[in-house]
Amino acid sequence: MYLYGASGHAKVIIDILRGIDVSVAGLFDDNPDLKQLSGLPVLGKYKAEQQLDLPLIISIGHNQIRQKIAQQLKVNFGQAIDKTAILSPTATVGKGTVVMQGAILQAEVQVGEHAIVNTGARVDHDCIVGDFAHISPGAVLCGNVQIGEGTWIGAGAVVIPGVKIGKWCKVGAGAVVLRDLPDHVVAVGNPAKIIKHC
Ligand SMILES: CC(=O)SCCNC(=O)CCNC(=O)[C@H](O)C(C)(C)COP(=O)(O)OP(=O)(O)OC[C@H]1O[C@@H](n2cnc3c(N)ncnc32)[C@H](O)[C@@H]1OP(=O)(O)O
Repeated sequence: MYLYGASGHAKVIIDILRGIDVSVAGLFDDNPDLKQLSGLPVLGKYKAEQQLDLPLIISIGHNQIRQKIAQQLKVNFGQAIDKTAILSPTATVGKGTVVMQGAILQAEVQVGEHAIVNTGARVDHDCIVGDFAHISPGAVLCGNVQIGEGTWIGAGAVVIPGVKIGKWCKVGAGAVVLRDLPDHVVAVGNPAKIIKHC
């Protein structure tokens, strides 16, 4: 596997891959001063149309940046699913997506491409998580929740059953979302209220 982005997020992905015996050949990063991360070589800037002999994961936590890079790269994308994550046999996870330590994906969950299901997040039955979304550590999506493309659910947030959250939203850490949210809004608190557009 290659990684794109020598970040703190990459360190976690490296741990996940090491835990499932997938070796990482190195990381691409635009910062010329970075030479290694977690004992792995930083290979410098990725050159457009560079052919890769291994799949790649974009190891950048920012959803919009991850999307921009994914649209530019013409490579085979891999996945990282931690060995301590619990996935229903009927859950599906798209290419480029990372499922971290202790995350749970219940029956018929669908997680899109280049998404992040972070440490200990719980995604219950029949949820749909869009491409480039991020479910932060300890967040809970109850059954039948839908999360739009690029939406960021903050740490420890709870979304009650059947709620639909639009695209490119930000839900604050600790929020409790009781009602549907439209695209491009920031919502915080319990009960979650929209405070601005984004
Ligand atoms: C491994 C990892 O670390 S994964 C990353 C996990 N990270 C997170 O979960 C962080 C989630 N992000 C947040 O909660 C952020 O505060 C956001 C995205 C909701 C809002 O960020 P910003 O757009 O920068 O908003 P800003 O900080 O200006 O706050 C705006 C208002 O909302 C309030 N607010 C912000 N976040 C929250 C929150 N989580 N709960 C309640 N109120 C909040 C602020 O106090 C502020 O109120 P005020 O105007 O009365 O002073």
